[in-house]
Amino acid sequence: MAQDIQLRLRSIRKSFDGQNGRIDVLKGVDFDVYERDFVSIIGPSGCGKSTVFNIVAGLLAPDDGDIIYRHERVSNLRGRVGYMMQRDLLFPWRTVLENIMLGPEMQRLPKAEARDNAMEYLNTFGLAGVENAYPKMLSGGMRQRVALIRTLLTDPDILLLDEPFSALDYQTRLYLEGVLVDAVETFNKTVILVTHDIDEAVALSKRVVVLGGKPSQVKSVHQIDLGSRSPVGARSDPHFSEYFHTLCGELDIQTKVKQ
Ligand SMILES: Nc1ncnc2c1ncn2[C@@H]1O[C@H](COP(=O)(O)OP(=O)(O)OP(=O)(O)O)[C@@H](O)[C@H]1O
Repeated sequence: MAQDIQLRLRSIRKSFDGQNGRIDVLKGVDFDVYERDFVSIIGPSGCGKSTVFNIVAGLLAPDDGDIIYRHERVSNLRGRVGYMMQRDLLFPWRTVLENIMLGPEMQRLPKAEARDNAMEYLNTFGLAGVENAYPKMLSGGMRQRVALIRTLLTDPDILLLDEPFSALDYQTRLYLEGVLVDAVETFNKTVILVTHDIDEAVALSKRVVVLGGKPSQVKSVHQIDLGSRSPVGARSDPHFSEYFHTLCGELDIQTKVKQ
């Protein structure tokens, strides 16, 4: 069955002023995102992954190129995306619930309904009882769950996740990957994830976009077909390591130890 394309990036270019003149970062980036897709973007450090996100979210304007959303040309997806970054960016002076309610407050959503939704999310994400705690009282994994709830509560069409778990220990990361996949499947969300972690990209994604070159372009797009959508189950799939090695090869990472 043909999949519906939700977002189309076409020939996106971006350069910045550097110390020694203009630096071209994106040279014409093209890729598609399907409805309810889970796409990871990987590539070398500094290749422009976050720049792509900032352009999609409307924090930066591209120098050239088209953003097409559900068949309509738009300048960005402001108001349609939820953006979550590596740092949880919770306000220390606000309680967990007050932090989560920030999005609905800004969108002027009905307060009682938003509060009920927030409490339900806290329950689902194993955070019942911490609504009145302050961020400094929580572990890193709990804070990222709060940040994820805050992102989901505004009901964005697309979640942009920029290395959301990279500061966490492996066990917490595995747990939160599962929470994320469950949440996006339950709420039918589309996810675009930037990660440095190839293992995470293979375990979570339906497709992986590899950026490369200087300035960057899309080097390849890989469809990931593993038997399980659970991040732990996916890692146990016999084909997992094939995808892992292919993507390492794309990034010129040597995976064989010389004899
Ligand atoms: N606002 C800006 N002004 C000037 N240069 C910028 C700006 N934003 C990004 N850059 C430069 O653009 C390049 C790409 O940055 P970007 O953060 O998008 O890369 P990245 O692939 O996300 O990097 P990393 O993997 O290290 O997080 C870098 O050289 C960066 O210094």
